[in-house]
Amino acid sequence: MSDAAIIDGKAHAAALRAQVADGVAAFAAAAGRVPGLAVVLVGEDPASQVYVRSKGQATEAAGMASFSHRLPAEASEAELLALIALLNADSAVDGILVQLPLPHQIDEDRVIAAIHPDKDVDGFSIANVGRLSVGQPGFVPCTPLGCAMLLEDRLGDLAGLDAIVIGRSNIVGKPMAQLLLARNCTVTIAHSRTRDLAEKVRRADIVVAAVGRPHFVRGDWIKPGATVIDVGINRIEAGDGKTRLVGDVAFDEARAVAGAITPVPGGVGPMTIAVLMRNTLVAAHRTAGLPYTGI
Ligand SMILES: NC(=O)C1=CN([C@@H]2O[C@H](COP(=O)(O)OP(=O)(O)OC[C@H]3O[C@@H](n4cnc5c(N)ncnc54)[C@H](OP(=O)(O)O)[C@@H]3O)[C@@H](O)[C@H]2O)C=CC1
Ligand SMILES: Nc1nc(=O)c2c([nH]1)NC[C@@H]1CN(c3ccc(C(=O)N[C@@H](CCC(=O)O)C(=O)O)cc3)C=[N+]21
Repeated sequence: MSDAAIIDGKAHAAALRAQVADGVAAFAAAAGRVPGLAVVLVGEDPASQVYVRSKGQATEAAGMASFSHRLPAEASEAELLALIALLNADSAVDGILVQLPLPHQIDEDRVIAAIHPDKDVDGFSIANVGRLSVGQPGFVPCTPLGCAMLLEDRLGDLAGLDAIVIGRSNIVGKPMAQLLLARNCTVTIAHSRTRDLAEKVRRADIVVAAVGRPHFVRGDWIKPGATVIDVGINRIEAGDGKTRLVGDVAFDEARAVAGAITPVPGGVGPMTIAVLMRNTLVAAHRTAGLPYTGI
């Protein structure tokens, strides 16, 4: 059998961002203002700084207003909650993203709960989690929504397919499982206590790996022809003192068996940022009382 098709997340993300930019121009003409996204970073984690910078760049490239807020690593929870209250009340801000993880002195659940659900473009609040699980419109977390877009683009209707999601975090695994269920897949959610994982993965037409362990999913776990979505972002030693990014899937092995597979980098990561732009545009439409007709 020939090698898997490589799903070009970077190209998909560029196409989505171009659509969002068109939508921003139309919104501005109708509403007399541009959508705004506020990104809050607490502390100086270098990887988080890179993500926050690329989110700001993408926001501006889409024609939206970008508001960047930095708090020191030792900032108190009260300081962060006060900033969120200001952003909730600011009519120029349609979306609020607080970069996770947060320093240990800050309770993430309390911070997420403080973000107004209509500005929660990450889709992490209880209100938006509930809406997703009962099938009402709300905000869906960017990473799993980006994965669902890649899957539908590749496979069309997902109804009846067997899917396995490896990982059950609130930001990736659980919402991914909800999205696949909503698309009529038969969904297995695997985690660290799952027995016979390889055997369960072998039954799946769709494999979503969100584990956080480099090369965790092996090629001989993959059913021939399956579609593999690798969410993992792991920085490993590449020898000679350098590092490189790899996913949760042993890419070279899986590629020889799968029907299609996302690379790391250039797969799910760029989609996450493009969907964040899309969610911010949706938030602006809802706030302005305008219908949103885009993707
Ligand atoms: N591309 C992107 O845009 C994004 C990428 N990521 C990346 O995705 C990965 C996952 O992120 P996230 O969901 O936040 O991670 P978490 O650490 O929150 O969750 C990891 C999940 O993997 C499960 N797990 C751990 N070990 C095993 C094992 N041996 N067998 C089966 N399951 C296991 C855990 O199970 P248990 O619950 O039992 O502990 C847990 O549910 C990371 O690499 C992260 O960097 C994350 C967000 C966005
Ligand atoms: N509130 C919140 N929302 C998030 O959505 C969120 C978060 N916190 N904390 C961290 C994770 C991680 N995440 C990524 C986004 C883009 C890439 C991305 O663009 N990756 C590039 C590579 C980037 C590089 O080279 O470092 C790629 O995969 O091609 C990766 C990871 C969003 N997250």
